[in-house]
Amino acid sequence: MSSTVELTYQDVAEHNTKKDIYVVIHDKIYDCTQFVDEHPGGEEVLLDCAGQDATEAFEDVGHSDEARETLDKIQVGVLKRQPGDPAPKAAPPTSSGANSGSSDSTGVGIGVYFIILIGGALGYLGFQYMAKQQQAQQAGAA
Ligand code: HEM
Repeated sequence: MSSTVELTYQDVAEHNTKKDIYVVIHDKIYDCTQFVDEHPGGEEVLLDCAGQDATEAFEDVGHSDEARETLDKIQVGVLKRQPGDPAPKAAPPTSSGANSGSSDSTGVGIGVYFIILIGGALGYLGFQYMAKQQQAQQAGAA
């Protein structure tokens, strides 16, 4: 069912409670109210995106064709984009572990660099220490 009802982002934003959830995915508007309790990914993630653009969140999970078919059934309209509308919201971290690790935030990236840097520095100091020990041993043997 494809609908031509046009709603603005402001209209969608009003549907942001568990009893009344709209989300935007690829500029189409979906009414998830009936579906929220059945969502295999849990209601929490849908509530996080309620009244917002969930395109990125939806795609990040890598939903199946079956999930996309469900979308067709619950579409209520299309988004009339206006300048200044917020960008799609990224997927919130999920405890289910679905797709975990593939969408690291920059914070995690910097953390990893930091650990590598510390590791390198410790390795270098260790190497220097060993070299000094060896020198001392050789000097003692001579
Ligand atoms: C209204 C749109 C949505 C529909 C119709 C939908 C449908 C589904 C379906 C059918 C599944 C089962 C696996 C599959 O077939 O891919 C699923 C899983 C999942 N969904 Fe959605 N979903 C929607 C939106 C979202 C959003 C916005 C998120 C936000 C992150 C999300 C997160 C998840 C997660 C994390 C799983 C995996 C659950 C697991 O395997 O433990 N979904 N969804």
